[in-house]
Formats: sequence, C-alpha cells, structure tokens
Amino acid sequence: MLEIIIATKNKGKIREFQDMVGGEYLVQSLLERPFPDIDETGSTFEENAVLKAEAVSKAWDVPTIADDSGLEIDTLHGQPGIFSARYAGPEKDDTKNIEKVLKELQGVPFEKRDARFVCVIAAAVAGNTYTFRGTCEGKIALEPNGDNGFGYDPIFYLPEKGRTMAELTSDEKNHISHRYHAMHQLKLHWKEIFK
Ligand SMILES: O=c1nc[nH]c2c1ncn2[C@H]1C[C@H](O)[C@@H](COP(=O)(O)OP(=O)(O)OP(=O)(O)O)O1
Ligand SMILES: [Mg+2]
Repeated sequence: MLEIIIATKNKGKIREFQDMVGGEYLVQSLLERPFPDIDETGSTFEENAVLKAEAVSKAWDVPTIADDSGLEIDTLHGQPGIFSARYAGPEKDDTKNIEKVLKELQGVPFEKRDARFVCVIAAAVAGNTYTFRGTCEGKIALEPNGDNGFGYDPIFYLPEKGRTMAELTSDEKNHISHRYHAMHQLKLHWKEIFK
C-alpha cells in the first residue's frame, strides 16, 4: 500500500485527514512517525505549511502533506490567524483559546462577528512542494455549543446550518470545512503530484 505522512500530531486533524484520504493510502501521522516539534516561523499559512511538509518529507523520504490552519476574525483584523493554536499561551489549550476569543469579542453584536477558518495544505513529494488553500465562512457564536470536532469548532457558528461546527457530525464537517476545500483542490491535482 502507498504511504503518505500527515505531518501533524493534532488528533483532530489526523482524524479528518484519515476520513478524507484513507482507503487507497496508508496514512501515517507524527504519532507513528516521530518528529521533533517544528518551529512555525513563517508569516503566512502557506509558509508554515511548507515548513512542516518539507521538514518531514526530507527526514522520512515519504510523500508528506502538512496543514497550517486557523481562525480569522474580521473585527480583530484577522487575528488570531496564524497564531490561532497559541492564542492564549504556549500550551495550545483549546478551552483557553475559546475563552480568550469570547472575551475579546465581549459586547460585539452578532452582525459584527464575521469570521472564517483558513486551511493551507502543503504537499511535499520528491523534491517538489505545492500548496492549496481552503476557507469556510461563519460567525463567532456568543457562547460555545457542541462537542464534536476540535479547536474553535464550539464557537464557530454556520448560519446556513443553524449550528456550530462542533454540533455537526464529522461527515457534515468534512463536506463543508476549510480543510475539505483545501483537500478538494489537492485532489484535483493528486495524479500529477503523487505520480
Ligand atoms: O477545523 C478546525 N476546527 C476548529 N479549529 C481549527 C480547525 N482547524 C484549525 N483550527 C485551529 C486549531 C488551532 O488553534 C489552529 C491550528 O494551528 P496549527 O498550527 O495549524 O495546528 P497545530 O499546532 O494544532 O498542529 P500542527 O501544526 O502540528 O499540525 O487553528
Ligand atoms: Mg502548529
């Protein structure tokens, strides 16, 4: 079976990639293929995704995809953006990150709470690297709801669904998410990249 590495230890991402890529490929993550933490020193999602994908593909010599993603909030001028994982501190605590967002948005009315999830996937294969971007538009809810998914899902409200991302089934999320849209772009180019 062909192998592909998903260059992350984030269990939420791993689950979603396994659902989206699994089947034809043996999908491995950095839980099975250990790798030291990679400093995300880039200033864009693209730069960080490339850093992660190239470091891991060089070390293991296996086709690798990496995901750099985050939440952009309009009234915060796009913050936390590439700093989403460590917004409330270095421990990458989802609950604390959510609390910080809700605090920053205290008193901001619903119509001014527009936000989007952004996902950039970098694919590093045989010395070449490609990036694909996907987004998902929504609103920051007034309080958390639901316990599916990960990260900021409990406060990411989807007006057309009438629910937060964390209230969707994984199957529903995997058909509308920023990660799905980035993955869809990658799949359109899959044969050229993974030949
Ligand atoms: O579907 C999502 N639903 C909710 N929240 C999400 C999602 N996608 C990204 N996010 C948030 C989580 C984290 O706060 C940040 C990603 O940060 P990011 O650096 O890409 O990931 P990470 O450090 O957890 O793992 P790694 O870099 O090893 O892949 O954005
Ligand atoms: Mg990270």
